[in-house]
Amino acid sequence: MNDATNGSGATFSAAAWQANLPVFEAIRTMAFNEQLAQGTLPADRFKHYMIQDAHYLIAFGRALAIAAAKADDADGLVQFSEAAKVAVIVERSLHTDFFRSFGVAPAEFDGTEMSPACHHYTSFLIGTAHAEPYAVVLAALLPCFWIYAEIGRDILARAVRPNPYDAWIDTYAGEDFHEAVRAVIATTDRAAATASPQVRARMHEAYKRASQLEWMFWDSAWRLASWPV
Ligand SMILES: Cc1ncc(C[n+]2csc(CCO)c2C)c(N)n1
Repeated sequence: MNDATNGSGATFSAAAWQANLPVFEAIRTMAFNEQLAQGTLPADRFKHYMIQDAHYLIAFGRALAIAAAKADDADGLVQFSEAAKVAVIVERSLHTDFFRSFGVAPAEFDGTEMSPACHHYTSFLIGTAHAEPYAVVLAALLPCFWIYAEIGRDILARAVRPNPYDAWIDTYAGEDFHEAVRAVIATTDRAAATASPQVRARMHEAYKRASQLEWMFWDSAWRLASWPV
């Protein structure tokens, strides 16, 4: 039983993608993403998204660094420490380029705390990264990569150009990003192949929860959500 399927006949990634297709479809058809593709998304909703994403990316980088520390070989250590660095680089480009072009002043970012959805998602990722075995940590991190790659491609295919959100679309539809995503899928499948049925079940739970939290993150930006009290 040393294939990538753990004897079940399907890779973890194929099974998880299939099981969570309704969540992906719900994300793909959100008004936020449809209007982003059309270029008609109101700037205040995109600003909310960007500010929360800057918070998210730093926490995501920390979760990746914990995954790197838990890696079961040197390749995983390099892969996830590099990804942690990329998350911070993307956050810095949000700060220097996107914040400037969409008029987010440093004081506005500093004065905006994490929304409930961002807080929930980042707490889930950091908590999972600390508490769970490597394979489950990877399953929790995977939707962030994979959903963005597929949403990026989908938006690119129907985008109206030029579009105020061109730079965002190009980041996630680009081949560099897709190559990194394929590598994360492959590492997650390798970890799943030697995982016990119990750990594999926890991987599916973590993958599902992260996918749902992706939807909630976009929904929160659409609603311009903040803390109710
Ligand atoms: C809510 C939210 N989810 C996923 C991503 C995409 N993403 C963020 S960091 C990273 C990998 C960089 O190492 C990827 C793919 C995002 N930006 N915001």
